[in-house]
Amino acid sequence: MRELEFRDLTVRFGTGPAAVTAVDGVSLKVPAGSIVGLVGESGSGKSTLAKAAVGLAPMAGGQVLLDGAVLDRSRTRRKLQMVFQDPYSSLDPRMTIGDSIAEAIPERRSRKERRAELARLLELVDLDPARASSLPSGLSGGQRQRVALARALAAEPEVILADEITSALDVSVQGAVLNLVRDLQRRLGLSILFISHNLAVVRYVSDIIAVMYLGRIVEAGPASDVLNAPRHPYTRTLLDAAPRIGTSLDDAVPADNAALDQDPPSPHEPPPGCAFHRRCPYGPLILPSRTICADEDPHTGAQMRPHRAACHFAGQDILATHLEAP
Ligand SMILES: Nc1ncnc2c1ncn2[C@@H]1O[C@H](COP(=O)(O)OP(=O)(O)OP(=O)(O)O)[C@@H](O)[C@H]1O
Repeated sequence: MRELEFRDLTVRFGTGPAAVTAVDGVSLKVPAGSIVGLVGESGSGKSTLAKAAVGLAPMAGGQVLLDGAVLDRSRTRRKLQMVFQDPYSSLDPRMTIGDSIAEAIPERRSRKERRAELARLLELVDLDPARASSLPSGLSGGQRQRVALARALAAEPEVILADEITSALDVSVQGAVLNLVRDLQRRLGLSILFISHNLAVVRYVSDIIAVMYLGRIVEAGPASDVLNAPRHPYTRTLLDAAPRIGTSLDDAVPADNAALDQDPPSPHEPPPGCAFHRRCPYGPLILPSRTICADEDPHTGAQMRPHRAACHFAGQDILATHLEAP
């Protein structure tokens, strides 16, 4: 069981006027043995944050730590495993899935141990051992994602970074894969960063929820606190748009959700003040007196409070303040 920590992490792509700050001073902990759900719209920087941890995105500042020690490349490789949305891209189409998984088992294992380990991994992800001789093309999307998980687990990781791993799946199999993620976390004591743009998916698996907007964490805290008492208007907007519990996990953004109908601002030209102020249903759009939102950056910086939110009005009941406005 390991704790993963992002400390003031910044990732920038390109240089000069074309530069994009995809991740902007993010501090976030994935406590040992817990699942942290990272949610936010497309382009908010979720994938880039995870990729920085495994050396697939260029860090311009900050650190990634495992149990308080800065990660170096060789330690990173095995201890952190990333699983992607499209397992097709990570599986060799000509290799049987058994070989694909076995290939990721550490070389120090004997042949016999590897065979036993392959059987154990298939069992862990609920795949019929007879499937070992299939090619990826012979499997369903859900089965392929189970293979991708088994392959990641073969490397004996302590942290899994799961990036939109259910997003390409039929709604009917998403739930089963989410249950598997929870089950694997419990059985193996893994720490998991679970990324999805879909709050209904994130709420299903997470102990802690972090909400990302334009390269920053705008709210983070225990899942029940964030879901039941969101402190940031953006989180509230996402919650309003998320399908209700008990309904399908499919994406459904109600037509009256004005804030999310607009495109998010471009990371090339982040707005001044709070990056959400032009879309915020509780900001100067509606309440002209709230000029601070357009003028001052509410960034929480490296704060690690249990439930933090980067909003000037986070300490108040945002909606109540809205109703008493002129
Ligand atoms: N290799 C790259 N080169 C240049 N810009 C990039 C690169 N990768 C990501 N970006 C930019 O960084 C920003 C964050 O992208 P990222 O993919 O991390 O967002 P995301 O929240 O994971 O969204 P999605 O779910 O669509 O992947 C976007 O503006 C994106 O265009």
